[in-house]
Amino acid sequence: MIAPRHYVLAAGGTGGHMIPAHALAAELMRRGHRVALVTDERGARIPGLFQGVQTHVLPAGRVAGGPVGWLRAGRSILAGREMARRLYETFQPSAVVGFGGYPALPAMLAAFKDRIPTAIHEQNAVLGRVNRLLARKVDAIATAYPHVDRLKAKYQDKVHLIGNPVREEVRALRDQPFPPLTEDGIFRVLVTGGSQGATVLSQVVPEGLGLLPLNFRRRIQVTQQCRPEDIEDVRARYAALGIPADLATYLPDMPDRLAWSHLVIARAGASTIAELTVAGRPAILIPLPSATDDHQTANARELHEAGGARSIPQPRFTAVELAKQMQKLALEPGSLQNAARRAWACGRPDAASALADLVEGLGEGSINHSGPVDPAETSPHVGGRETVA
Ligand SMILES: CC(=O)N[C@H]1[C@@H](OP(=O)(O)OP(=O)(O)OC[C@H]2O[C@@H](n3ccc(=O)[nH]c3=O)[C@H](O)[C@@H]2O)O[C@H](CO)[C@@H](O)[C@@H]1O
Repeated sequence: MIAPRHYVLAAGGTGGHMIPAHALAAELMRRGHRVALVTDERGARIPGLFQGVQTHVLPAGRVAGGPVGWLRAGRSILAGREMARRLYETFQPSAVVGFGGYPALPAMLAAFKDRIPTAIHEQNAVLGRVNRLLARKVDAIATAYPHVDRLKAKYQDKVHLIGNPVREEVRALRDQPFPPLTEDGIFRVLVTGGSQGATVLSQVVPEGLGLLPLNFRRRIQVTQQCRPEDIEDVRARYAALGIPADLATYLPDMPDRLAWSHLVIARAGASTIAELTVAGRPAILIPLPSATDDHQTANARELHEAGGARSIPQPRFTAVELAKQMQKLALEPGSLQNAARRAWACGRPDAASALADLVEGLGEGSINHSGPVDPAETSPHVGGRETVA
């Protein structure tokens, strides 16, 4: 237990950056520390995060669009850096932690300038652009995967394998048994395209479920997150098939939806994968093909190879393929539960606490290291508490 301190977390943009930062904030505050969040307009709008945390919205600026765009972005990053420095003067942080993305950049540059200890957290299996810029100067690099592409070997000494912090409500699912599944019972499918939604899931999933044999299709219930422009079309398609579907553009109660589901069909964003593995839910993953450096394919690899998910490249993700994969998983006895167990074994449920240890260590001038979960730890899925189809 160390004396209460102040920490700044810098994250913005999508849920993929904000949710791990939120989980770290909650853990640091649980330990008695004060936390301030530095974010952008988009990050500040994500519902249900960072209650009780002082939040500062800074200009960040994306470095793109040729010389004029770079100049504009540079000006905005410098303005953001000066605002962050003024915050540090009054808040006196012991360390600043960046979660990647341009919104984190001004806060990290300000910390370098003021010689405040720093760490970055990389959620993906490929080091992101902004984290690549910062890697040389930070004191610690927290990673979520044993191998991270584009992370130079010369930084290995300051790399700590932590995992992706998940919300406490997701962590609580770790000790719960897989939802009962019987041959003629309800089969619950959760469909999510990450924090932005994914049109390809709206196009392919209803059509794929429509190809399932009637006796299986009758058992299916769906929760699907859709992009706003797709939601009414998806609603009509499920209604025509007679499949009960609960649709939303954003599910603020994702942990409950995850607890409820037997199978998840999703993009391969880092937090989605962390949540699937902490909770132990089998999945069909369709990595976003346009993700920088194809990082979603890299994110999905470990879970796919472990047998906890099937990762399907988007060009091969057709209604016929989905129906085939779903029947394999759901109708071959034990297949779904086996995948659930394998997904669970990939989980790193203590990532928030390991990252908090690391950050406290920075503030104290000593760095702790917590590795991944011990694979020998017993899964509730292994303990025979589930009802098998
Ligand atoms: C389009 C894009 O660039 N995506 C990137 C973005 O993640 P992006 O935010 O798209 O996706 P992630 O899977 O990492 O995170 C989504 C988070 O939002 C939550 N959620 C999602 C939908 C919903 O309705 N309710 C809800 O609570 C999920 O439970 C999860 O915690 O940053 C991640 C981390 O750098 C990357 O891995 C992703 O590739």
